[in-house]
Amino acid sequence: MKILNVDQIRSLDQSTIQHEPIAPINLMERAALTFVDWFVDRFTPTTPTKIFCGLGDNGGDGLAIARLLLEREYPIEVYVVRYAPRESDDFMHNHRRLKLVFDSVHYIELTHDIPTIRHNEVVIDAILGSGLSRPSEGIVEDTVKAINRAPATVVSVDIASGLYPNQPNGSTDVIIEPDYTVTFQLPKLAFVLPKNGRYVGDWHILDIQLHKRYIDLAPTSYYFTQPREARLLLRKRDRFSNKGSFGHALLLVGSYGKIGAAILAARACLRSGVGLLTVQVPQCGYTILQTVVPEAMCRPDGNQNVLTGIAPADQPGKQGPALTDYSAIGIGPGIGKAPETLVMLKNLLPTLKKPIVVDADALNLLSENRELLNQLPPNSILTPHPKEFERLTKKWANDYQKLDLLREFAQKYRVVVVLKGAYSAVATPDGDIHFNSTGNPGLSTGGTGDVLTGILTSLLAQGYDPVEAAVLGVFAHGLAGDRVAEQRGPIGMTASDVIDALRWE
Ligand SMILES: NC(=O)C1=CN([C@@H]2O[C@H](COP(=O)(O)OP(=O)(O)OC[C@H]3O[C@@H](n4cnc5c(N)ncnc54)[C@H](OP(=O)(O)O)[C@@H]3O)[C@@H](O)[C@H]2O)[C@@H](O)CC1
Ligand SMILES: Nc1ncnc2c1ncn2[C@@H]1O[C@H](COP(=O)(O)OP(=O)(O)O)[C@@H](O)[C@H]1O
Ligand SMILES: [K+]
Repeated sequence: MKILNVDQIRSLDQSTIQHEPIAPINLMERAALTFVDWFVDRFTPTTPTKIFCGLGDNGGDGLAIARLLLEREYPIEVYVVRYAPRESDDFMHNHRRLKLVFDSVHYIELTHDIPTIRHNEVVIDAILGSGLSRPSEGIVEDTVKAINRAPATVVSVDIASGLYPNQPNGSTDVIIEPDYTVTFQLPKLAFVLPKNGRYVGDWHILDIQLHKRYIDLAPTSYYFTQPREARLLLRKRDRFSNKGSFGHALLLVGSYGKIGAAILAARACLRSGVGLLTVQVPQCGYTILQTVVPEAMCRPDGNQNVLTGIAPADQPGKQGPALTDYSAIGIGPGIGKAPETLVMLKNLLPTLKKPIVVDADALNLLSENRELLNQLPPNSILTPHPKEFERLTKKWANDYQKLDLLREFAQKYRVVVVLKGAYSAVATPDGDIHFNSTGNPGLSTGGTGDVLTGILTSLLAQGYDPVEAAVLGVFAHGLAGDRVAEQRGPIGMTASDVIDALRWE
C-alpha cells in the first residue's frame, strides 16, 4: 500500500470528485459514514460522546459524524472551536444540516467555554486535519491541552489535531494524544515514525473508495506492507522439490558467551525453509550447536573463542565447501569485534559474488572500518537497529532526517537496509522505503534480531530477490511476534517463542 503526501491526498480527493463523479459534500458524507460504522463497532450507544470540530473539512467531518451518531441515538455533545472568522464550504453545509436536527451546538471562543471532560466519555477530535499549516495557538491550543488532560478515550478523525502528516513538528507544538486515529484510505507517513507514537495511538485505515487509478499512478517512495502484499511474495513449493532446491546457507555467528545468538539465528534459518544449513562457530560453540540444532551442519572455526575464518589446525582444508559456494551467507549475530574477526571480514568481503546478510557486530565492524562498506556485494541486506544505523551514518535531528539518511545510505552503497524497530523500514538501493505492518513491543527483547538474521539468510539462500526477502522476512518475523503476543501476551515473549511461531503460508 502506498503512503502519499498531503498534496497528493488533496489531488486524490479532486480526482475522485471528477472521475467517479461525486460531489465533495457526498465524499465527506461517505467518510463520515465509514467512520461511524467503525465507531459503533467499538462504542455502545450509551457512550457519552463529545465531538470537537474545527472550521475546515476535518471539522466538517466531525459535524457529519455528529449528525450520524445522533441518528443512532448516541448521547452526543458538539463543540465548535471558533478560532478564525472563515469556515470551509463543506463545514458550513454540515453545520446547517446538523442545526436542523440538533439545536444545542456549543461554540468555544474563550477558555471558559471549554467543557469538563469526564473519564467515562469518548472525545472525537475533528479540530484540525491534514490541512494543518502552522502550530496550534490560542483557543485551539487551550482546547487541545484540555482534551489531553482529560481522562476520556480520544478518537482522532483522520489525524490528531496539530500533527503534521509528512513533516516534522516543532518540539513545543501542542498536539492531541489520541487513543485511536481513524484515517481515510491511506496511512500518513507521520503514523510510522517513532517520535509520533503518542500522537497516533492505535490507528486504523478506512476504505472510502477514493480513485484507485490515481493511487496506482501516484509517484511515491514510501510503502506500507499489507498482509496481502507480503503473501504474494511467498513462493509455493514444488511437489517434486528436494533439499537441493532450497539452497545451502552459511551462518558466521557466535563467540564465547554468545553462542546463544548462533543458536537463535540457526534455528530461525531452518524454520524459514532453507534446504541445508551450515553454521560456523568458534570451537567453544561446537558441542552446543551440534546438540541443540541437530539439523544444522557445523563448521568449527580454528579459534576457541572468536571467529577467524581459519580452519582448525587438525583439519586444514577439510572445513567443507569454499565460502563462496554457499547460496547465501549471514554474518554478525554474537560475533563480537575481536581483531581476528575483523581480519576474517576483510578477507571475506572481496571474495563474495552474491548478496549477504550483515547484522550486529559485523555492522559495528563496518562502522569502524568504513572502507569495507564499498566492498559489500551489491544488494546485500544490512539489518541495523537505530543505534547501529547511527554508527554507520550520523545522528539525526528528527525522524524525517533519519529517513533521508536511510535512503541515501541504501542508494550510495547499493544495499538493502532494514532499519529495525516498530514499523521496521526496508530501504532499497532504488530509494524506496517499505514500512512493515506487523510486530509489537514484545519483540523488544534480546535475540529477536538474531532470529531476523536467520530468516533473511534463509530466504536469500532459497533464491528470493533481496528486496523481496527483506520485505517478506521482516513481515513474517513481526507476524510471528504477533502470534506469540496473542497466545501468551507480549511481556513474556522470548526470541525462541518467535522462532516457534514462524509460519510460511
Ligand atoms: N481524502 C481524504 O482524506 C478526505 C479528507 N477529508 C477531511 O478533510 C480534512 C482536510 O480538510 P482541510 O484541508 O480543510 O483541512 P483542516 O485541517 O480541516 O483545516 C484547515 C483549515 O484550518 C486552518 N489551519 C491550519 N492550521 C491551523 C492551526 N494550527 N490553527 C488554526 N487554523 C489552522 C487552515 O488555515 P490556512 O492554512 O488556510 O490559513 C484551514 O483554514 C482531512 O483531514 C479529512 O478530515 C474528508 O472529508 C473527505 C476525504
Ligand atoms: N516495539 C517494537 N515493535 C515491533 N518490533 C519491534 C519492537 N521492538 C523491537 N522490535 C523488533 O525486534 C527486533 C530487535 O532486534 P535487535 O535490536 O537487533 O535485537 P537483538 O540484537 O537483541 O537481537 C527487530 O526485528 C525489531 O524490529
Ligand atoms: K483531527
